[in-house]
Amino acid sequence: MSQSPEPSAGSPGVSGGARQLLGMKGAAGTSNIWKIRLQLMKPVTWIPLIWGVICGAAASGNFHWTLPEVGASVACMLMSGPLLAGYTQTINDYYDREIDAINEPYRPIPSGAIPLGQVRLQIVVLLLAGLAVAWGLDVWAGHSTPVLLLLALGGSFVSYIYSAPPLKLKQNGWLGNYALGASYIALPWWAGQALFGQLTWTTALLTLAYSLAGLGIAVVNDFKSVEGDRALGLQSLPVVFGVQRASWISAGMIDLFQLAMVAVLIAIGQHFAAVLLVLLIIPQITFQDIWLLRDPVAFDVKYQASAQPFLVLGMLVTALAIGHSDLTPIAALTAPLP
Ligand SMILES: C/C(=C\COP(=O)(O)OP(=O)(O)O)CCC[C@H](C)CCC[C@H](C)CCCC(C)C
Repeated sequence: MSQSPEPSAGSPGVSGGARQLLGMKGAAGTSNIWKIRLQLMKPVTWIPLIWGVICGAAASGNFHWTLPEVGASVACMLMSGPLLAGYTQTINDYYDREIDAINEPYRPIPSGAIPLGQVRLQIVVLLLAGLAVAWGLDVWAGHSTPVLLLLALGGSFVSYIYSAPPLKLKQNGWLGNYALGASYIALPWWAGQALFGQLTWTTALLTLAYSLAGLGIAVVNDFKSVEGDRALGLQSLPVVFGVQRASWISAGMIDLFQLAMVAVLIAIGQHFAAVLLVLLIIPQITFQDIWLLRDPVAFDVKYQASAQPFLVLGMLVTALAIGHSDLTPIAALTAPLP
């Protein structure tokens, strides 16, 4: 059960062993089954989910730094990141094993590092654990409708149809990437907001619009696998539009829908947050100019590493502003009367 290392490097400055544990490109080989399991769960992809929960808690306008609430938020992050994102990534690698044999043959499944039965067991355990934690959080929050459990069920269903046939949403560049963007931005936000406050239709729709910027980010993930995607008939945006035009679509979506949030912040009277968000969009446009639009195949990882922190900070700024605005029931109730 040996696993061959990936020949090409991922992001600089991270050792092969660390990449292996984080599930990043450029991982070193290992025969330790627990390290391989962790690699399948791709810890590096948990971060946006965990961050989304923080944004949701901020947008609830009702998070307090008390031990029970910090504990509940950590449990919600555990559910969203290690358990459900871990489940998502494992199921994705399971159903992608043929395409990965072309694009990334060093991954645990195509390299034969872990038997398929063990992968199936991992999928079931992670899913059940994620659903159990979601249900426990509903009990803790005293929800009459088990919102967290419903979100977790919805998210795991989307994960399944994203990767598994017959739907395999990832085959369609628009649908698949929107499912990915919405699941990474809107779903954990909704979970955090529902856990501490109340999820409203307005914030639900706003986060779905924000997720269109997530679609743009998801496209960046497709540049590395154009060859294999084309060979297997996957309609990713770089395959359909070509690498250069897809990079413009990606950058356009990322910028346009963040700017749409700036407009929303202005409309709800959160002017300081609107200015901050603009200041956070500017470096992203700069990195698009020097990395993404120049050579997205060579610089995809560099672009993500440089621009992503600004995008996620912008999400937090937006969430905090929403949490302090009339869009949030609690903030609206406690706002001074005119
Ligand atoms: C598997 C995912 C991306 C990888 O896609 P792809 O195969 O194109 O790329 P690689 O070649 O790099 O493997 C992510 C898919 C996300 C999915 C649609 C939904 C995720 C759901 C959440 C984890 C559920 C969270 C629910 C919670 C917050 C209530």
